[in-house]
Amino acid sequence: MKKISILGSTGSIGKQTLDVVRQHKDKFEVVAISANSSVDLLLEQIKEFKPKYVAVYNESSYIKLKSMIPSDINIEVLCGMEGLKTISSLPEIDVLLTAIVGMIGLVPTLEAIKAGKDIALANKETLVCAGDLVMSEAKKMGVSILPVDSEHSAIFQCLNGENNKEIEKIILTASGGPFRGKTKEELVNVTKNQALKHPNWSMGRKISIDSSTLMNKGLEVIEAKWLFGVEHDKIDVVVHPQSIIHSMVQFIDSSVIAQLGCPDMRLPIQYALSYPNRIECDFERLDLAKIATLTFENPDMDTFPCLKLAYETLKMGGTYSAVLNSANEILVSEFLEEKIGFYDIPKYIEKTLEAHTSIEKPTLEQILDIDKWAREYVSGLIK
Ligand SMILES: NC(=O)C1=CN([C@@H]2O[C@H](COP(=O)(O)OP(=O)(O)OC[C@H]3O[C@@H](n4cnc5c(N)ncnc54)[C@H](OP(=O)(O)O)[C@@H]3O)[C@@H](O)[C@H]2O)C=CC1
Ligand SMILES: CC(=O)[C@@H](O)[C@H](O)COP(=O)(O)O
Ligand SMILES: [Mn+2]
Repeated sequence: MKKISILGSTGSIGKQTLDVVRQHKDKFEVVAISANSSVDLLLEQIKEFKPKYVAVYNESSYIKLKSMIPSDINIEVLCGMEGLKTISSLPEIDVLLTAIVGMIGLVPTLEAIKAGKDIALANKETLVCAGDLVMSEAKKMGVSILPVDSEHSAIFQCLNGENNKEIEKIILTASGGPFRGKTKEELVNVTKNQALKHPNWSMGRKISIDSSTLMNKGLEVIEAKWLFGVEHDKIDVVVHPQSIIHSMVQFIDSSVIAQLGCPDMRLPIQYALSYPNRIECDFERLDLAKIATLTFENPDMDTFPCLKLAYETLKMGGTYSAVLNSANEILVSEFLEEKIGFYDIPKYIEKTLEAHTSIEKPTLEQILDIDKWAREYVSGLIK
């Protein structure tokens, strides 16, 4: 029985994780769940999965949930960042599945690593902000960082039994998002509702906007660097609109290994939880003859400058990727509130990067300070 704690159990990945657990109750047990403010759904999850702990970040939602839990349910209700840290490092858990959105996931993830817990990582912002720190802490503690992001799970599977030193390049696939093939002129006035319509995946709002700007792919290039120890010039992005090949690895002998599957996040979630084993399941099987055509094209980095900016932050090193991420988090939420336009996202990220003085080997405190600075700076630009 693998005992799991979940950061962000009420979101897209969180709910699909619970679906995996629901199908394999003999293999997985949910010890703790958490959310920001979705108390009604948390209560439903408490009733179904009977976790021993629940953490609610938002204080008024915490008070509300406490008042809603029936007296015959025995559960410890925790609040705020302390609550997230506690459920990430419980002595009784084996793995922390981090499905929270944004760099707020960093501190609890480090807490879990320090407590010797394996991490099933969906929350890519954590590695984008603090890849060096997280991977070196994980190495020090001997814990595994198991990728949940579909592309990184694919690469992880392609590397099974291989030697990382024999990688020639990583080929990350991108769907191209809802605006693939559009021109800059066509995109200037796009709305949030258009941007939220991902062609292949049903996901949370923040990652859906990131897919529409190709920032998601940029974040994934940075995530791949840290997960697999491969430099930016050995990570390519290819647009593959069908999202059937989830990513590939090319080796020094020219062989390319790919991982394929129907677009269903439950597979990478389950693989991260069952690793190194595979578990039988009823997920839809690929019917290649029905799909008939798999196509590929180069990404258009002029129309989608966020991907170029992400590569540039990797080239520059230091804390530039953290600044890219923090500015992007603010700008995506402003775009979702219809306060800025589509191209304001790359424009203001670039300005924030220009104003930043990078630190080579940042500590956690320095990363948190930089995050605060970047959020304030970019907010000031918008006003
Ligand atoms: N969705 C997908 O298919 C994929 C997602 N990912 C990555 O996984 C992560 C989650 O994405 P997704 O599931 O789509 O996001 P969602 O927006 O659907 O869910 C986010 C979850 O995080 C919780 N949360 C947000 N802020 C806080 C906070 N301050 N404290 C505690 N909990 C908080 C939310 O709680 P509440 O409900 O209360 O708001 C919710 O449970 C992201 O990093 C994303 O990039 C990666 C690959 C695929
Ligand atoms: C499902 C998943 O892993 C997402 O990150 C997905 O990759 C988004 O699709 P894009 O390729 O459009 O960014
Ligand atoms: Mn992905």
